[in-house]
Amino acid sequence: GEPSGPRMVTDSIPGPVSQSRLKDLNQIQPSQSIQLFLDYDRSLGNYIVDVDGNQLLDVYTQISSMPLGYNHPNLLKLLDDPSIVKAFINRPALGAFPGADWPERLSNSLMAVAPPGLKTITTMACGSCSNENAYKQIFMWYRSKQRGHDNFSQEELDSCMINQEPGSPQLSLLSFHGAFHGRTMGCLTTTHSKAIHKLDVPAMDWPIARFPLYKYPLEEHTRENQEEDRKCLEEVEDLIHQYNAKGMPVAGIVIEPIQAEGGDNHGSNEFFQQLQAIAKRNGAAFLIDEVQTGGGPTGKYWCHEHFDLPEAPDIVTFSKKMLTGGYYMKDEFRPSHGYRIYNTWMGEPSKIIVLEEVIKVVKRDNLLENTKNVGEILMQGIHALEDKYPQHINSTRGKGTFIAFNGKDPATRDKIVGNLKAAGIHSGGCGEQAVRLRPALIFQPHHAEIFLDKLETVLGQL
Ligand SMILES: Cc1ncc(COP(=O)(O)O)c(CNc2csc(C(=O)O)c2)c1O
Repeated sequence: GEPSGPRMVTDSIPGPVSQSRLKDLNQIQPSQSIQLFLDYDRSLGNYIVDVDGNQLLDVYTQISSMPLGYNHPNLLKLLDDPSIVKAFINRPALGAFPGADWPERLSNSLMAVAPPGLKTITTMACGSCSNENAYKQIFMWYRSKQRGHDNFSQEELDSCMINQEPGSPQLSLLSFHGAFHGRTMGCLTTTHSKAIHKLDVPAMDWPIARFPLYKYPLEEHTRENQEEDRKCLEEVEDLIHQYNAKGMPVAGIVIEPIQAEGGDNHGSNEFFQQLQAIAKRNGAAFLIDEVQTGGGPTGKYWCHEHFDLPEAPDIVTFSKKMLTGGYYMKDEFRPSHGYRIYNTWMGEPSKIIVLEEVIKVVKRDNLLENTKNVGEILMQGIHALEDKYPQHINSTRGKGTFIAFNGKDPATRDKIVGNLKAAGIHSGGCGEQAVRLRPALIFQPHHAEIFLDKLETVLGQL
């Protein structure tokens, strides 16, 4: 079974064995971002065991990307089925040669948890390539609407081959300061969370609006936060009119339901309802990026389900806890011809097979309910510590276990994350000064108690 609690056996992380592996790896590939080498044989449930034998309670699950923690018994059992082995070794070009079971596999996995109102799916491999292709889908949809058909003119056919208008249109997407949508070229133009992601890479001059930044506790700042919503929404509409007028029409608005890399910035239900209305009013698509929020951590499969939107978003992208990439979209976004949105793999059946089992476990063990319950324990516990140490932390916020709180300043946040790690808790930071929690869906109340106990110790020693 899982370790009974964290146990650190080396003075610091990475320990000596990790360091020696790092030297080997660095001979072969750039390794500046490596934190430690993990023992994937001994890590179990909510616990990381690293190659030095340190046991850490993982409240971040790598990059919020492991739905059921490590070595879940149901997933290990999957490979006892010989028919599955063939799906793992014969990787199909799914856009051309899917297996006979592919429609059923998709129905039993991704379509079983589709956001309400969205019935069409495109599978991909990661968050960036999902957003990248969803963006292209939006541009094709927008131009098709403008033209009224898809009988491309010879001028369009010729000009696009040399990246000129009208075939390569001057269109834009509106994104938000603090956003993270990926690091490939198109996504990177809509990503604004850290300079290190963007330096030296060309970017398009597309509109960037402010994402609402609220004062906490919310119930004590209702009026200011409503005013913040109003100002941000006004700026969105102004930018759309500006870019439409200057010949770079906004074809879509792209946004996370909670800005994660940007610092766990939350938007109100009203903000998102109004934003969807602005997109509709201006003929722009509305894409919600659920790569980090999707798959259950907010207590619903999709975070945007909390917003009571009058209709489904046009496109919802996903990856991480869904183990594969892709996006759901409204039927009107289906491309007119095949081969417009395409790549060799279009995702991977082996990941869909594992996802099908993950979804079964989530349903069987009622893990969305669990996430709500254990999230409440964490929220109450962190709020209590905020009351006890207001000089160190503030602005506790979250949905389900998708929780964050701010250090008084970036240095305090870094100390909290560093000292938690030394105490055997693997957490993470985001934005300027937030500490973020992204535990697996199997995180239990006793894990929350261990976390809160260690956090109290760390805060008491600051
Ligand atoms: C909301 C959202 N949208 C898209 C992406 C990109 O997904 P990947 O390309 O990394 O799979 C991410 C990926 N998250 C992420 C966390 S750290 C990181 C990095 O590249 O440093 C990436 C995301 O959080």
